[in-house]
Amino acid sequence: MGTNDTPPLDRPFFIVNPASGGGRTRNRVGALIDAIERAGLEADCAFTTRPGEGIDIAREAIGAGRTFLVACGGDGTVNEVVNGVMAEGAAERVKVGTIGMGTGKDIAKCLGIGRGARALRAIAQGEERRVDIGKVTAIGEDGQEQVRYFLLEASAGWVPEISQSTPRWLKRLGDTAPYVIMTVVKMLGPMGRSFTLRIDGREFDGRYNTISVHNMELWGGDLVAAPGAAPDDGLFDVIRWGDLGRREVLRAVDGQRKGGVHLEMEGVDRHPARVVELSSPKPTRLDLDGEMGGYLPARIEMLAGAIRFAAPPGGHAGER
Ligand SMILES: Nc1ncnc2c1ncn2[C@@H]1O[C@H](COP(=O)(O)OP(=O)(O)OP(=O)(O)O)[C@@H](O)[C@H]1O
Repeated sequence: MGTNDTPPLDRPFFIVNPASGGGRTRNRVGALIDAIERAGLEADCAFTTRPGEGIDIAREAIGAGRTFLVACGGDGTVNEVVNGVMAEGAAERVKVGTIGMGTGKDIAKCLGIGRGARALRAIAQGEERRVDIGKVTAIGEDGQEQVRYFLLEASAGWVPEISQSTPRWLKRLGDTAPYVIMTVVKMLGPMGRSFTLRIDGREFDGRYNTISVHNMELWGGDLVAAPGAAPDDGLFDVIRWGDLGRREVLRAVDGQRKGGVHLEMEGVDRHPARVVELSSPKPTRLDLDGEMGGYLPARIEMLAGAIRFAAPPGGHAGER
């Protein structure tokens, strides 16, 4: 559909994070605008200037009547735009899209729009798919209860602390290398902690390396955390890494690089879930879509089909 046929408020509004991709997006803005215009769309863009601003820009755009918001960045940028949509209570009237320009861009890959040209086709041709999201009630930086949403994963423990402690400058090394380097650094510290875990009301308290709740199969830039996890089946995949030793943790990390064979290891398992409650006696950070998502305790609820996404129905990570 050409721009002339489209009512202005239904046109895609591109929210661009120049800091994504380890700052490389800043130099790709010209190419992005060219690609948008070649796809027959108007390059109607806003640029984030600080972390979290994607939420505010999305909310303002919705307030101004916009109904199609496209996150141009990585998973954190998509997460912010979706949080803006949910904060406005606008999930039914606003569609979300993404052009993946981040380091990992796992959300785009899991929806079969990892390539920019494929993503633009989904946007220009009005493709739409209902996608599940997770609603998280946890503790914010200010110590108060906060509600946030995620598309990819919510997690706590050793593995998410790798991405949380990866400095921005290191991300410039590529999509996977920074996380491999940080894995080695994290091996020097403690590997497990106690968690109180309830999966749909069933108790699984114990000592774990990592608990992760997945809505899609990838995380950490191409690592297959939950093979086959579908973004629209109304279920999470909870992956438990038990209190593994250093060698087993390395094997499990490597198993994710080999398509998800870590799930065959003793001490690693998966459970389907709709509601997950997680806490720890130690102060523990929560990761949401690769970003800091507050602190435990957390209640994580499935919102089936809550978001309208510009993506081909049935698209999956195998197409990346
Ligand atoms: N202008 C900005 N300057 C610095 N940080 C920003 C700016 N705009 C947004 N951010 C922050 O950049 C962070 C990273 O964004 P994003 O996740 O989209 O990119 P990425 O880390 O390269 O990709 P991925 O998560 O897919 O690996 C987010 O926490 C976001 O809040």
